[in-house]
Amino acid sequence: MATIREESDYDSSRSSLTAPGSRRSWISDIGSSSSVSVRSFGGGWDAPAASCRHKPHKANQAEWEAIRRVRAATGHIGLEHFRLVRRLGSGDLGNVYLCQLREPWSTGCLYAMKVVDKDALAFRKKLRRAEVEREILRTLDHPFLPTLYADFEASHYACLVMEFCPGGDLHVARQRQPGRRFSISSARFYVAETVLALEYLHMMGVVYRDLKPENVLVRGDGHIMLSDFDLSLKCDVVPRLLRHNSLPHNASAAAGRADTAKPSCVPPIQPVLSCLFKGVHKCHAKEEAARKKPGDGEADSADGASSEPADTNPELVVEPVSARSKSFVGTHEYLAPEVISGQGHGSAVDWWTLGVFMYEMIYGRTPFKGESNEKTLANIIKQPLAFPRVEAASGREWDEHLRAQDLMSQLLAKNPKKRLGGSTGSAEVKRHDFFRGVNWALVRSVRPPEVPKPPPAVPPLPAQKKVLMMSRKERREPYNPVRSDERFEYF
Ligand SMILES: Nc1ncnc2c1ncn2[C@@H]1O[C@H](COP(=O)(O)OP(=O)(O)OP(=O)(O)O)[C@@H](O)[C@H]1O
Repeated sequence: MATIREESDYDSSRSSLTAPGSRRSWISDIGSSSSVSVRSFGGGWDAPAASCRHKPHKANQAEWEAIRRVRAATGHIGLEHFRLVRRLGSGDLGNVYLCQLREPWSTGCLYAMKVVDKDALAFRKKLRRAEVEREILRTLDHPFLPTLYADFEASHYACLVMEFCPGGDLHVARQRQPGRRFSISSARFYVAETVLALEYLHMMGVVYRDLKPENVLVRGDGHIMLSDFDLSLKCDVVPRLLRHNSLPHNASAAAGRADTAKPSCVPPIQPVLSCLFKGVHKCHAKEEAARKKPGDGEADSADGASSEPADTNPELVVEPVSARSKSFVGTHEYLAPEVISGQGHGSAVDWWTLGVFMYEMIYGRTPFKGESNEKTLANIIKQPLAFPRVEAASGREWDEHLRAQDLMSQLLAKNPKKRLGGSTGSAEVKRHDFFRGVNWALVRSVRPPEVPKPPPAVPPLPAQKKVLMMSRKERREPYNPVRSDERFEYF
């Protein structure tokens, strides 16, 4: 899937790259510069990496421990400490390799190393993108986002050492499903984890902007990890207290539903997929009856008007809902209308892409795809949302489809102000009935729909291994770290 990249957010010069019909991400230059709240990262590649060493979520991992031991023994970590095993994939910025530390005691630990050629990127005026990605990765510490173990340079290459995901991506995983579609319960699992990852990113002031199944990787334990942050927007988050009567209609209604929910609705703590997602909660029945029919793309949601609560319970919003960028960034089929129209966009674009993502996972195609990229963009702006006919095996499955369609309708509201999540952020998305029964705090402990097979064992290193060191003469030559004892084509 083509991704669109426009460099103006980070004061880099503009470039455009389109791949009609493909699903690659791209940026083009039709936007003007971003208006408010875009924060530029300081320092470039030489900036210190102190923050990437503190990752409480992964502190006890063997992978961290191994990196720490190398750092303690040698005072630094660099390319010479790693052995590249094979290429995992390549993207617009560089190649990603499976690798392991050379120290024999650490051979069980596998990492993914993204290698970007800084000279080539500087020539293509994309260096800033790579820097942004590295800065974002350094700050992340969340179960569904990549852990950056180390970043360093080797000659004109910049290397990011991250958690390795052996399960591939959700685009490939979907092709393996019956009918190339995920079941509703599997889709709910992946969408719920994605919501939590987006929520964290937003709270860190990051608008992701490139959600698509190709960028959602599956970790060894079957849980997800969002990848590829070179299109993300970093902005300042200014916490705001939102009063309910100042919310747009649908947000207000969603907030009202939450406020009136009784504590008895809280599901029991059962960190198993089937239990978590069972959702037999009678207290939702009334809301269900009141809920509007799915299929209306704008989801103006007039319901809830009568139940609008008194202004006694204001909501704290700590997500960049009012950030504004005018960059033309994303992947054609996933672009939000406000990105296409260039009117300025903020974190609401991620809730739009969540709607497209969910649609593709459940129906096997995106909702506005046309015969050409131009037609796709026109459809996104004008075409009302429609759902394919589904054949449900039971009444319960039918109800689940209706709930899914209602959520997609609200996420795919063309007006970002009326979009679920567009005003108060993730809280209103998480309250939607589709997630009924999801215990958000324990999603990371839920049993995933599929757990990937462990990756094949990496063959041991050749006996007469030497630490990769470059002579002065070698340093002057074009960089090529291929060692004669390892028949492997690097970078
Ligand atoms: N942590 C990882 N574990 C396993 N595979 C990975 C990992 N990170 C990336 N990959 C693989 O490498 C490919 C390229 O990675 P990535 O998308 O980050 O590169 P990119 O240059 O930023 O690409 P893009 O053109 O989409 O911006 C991915 O499609 C994926 O298959």
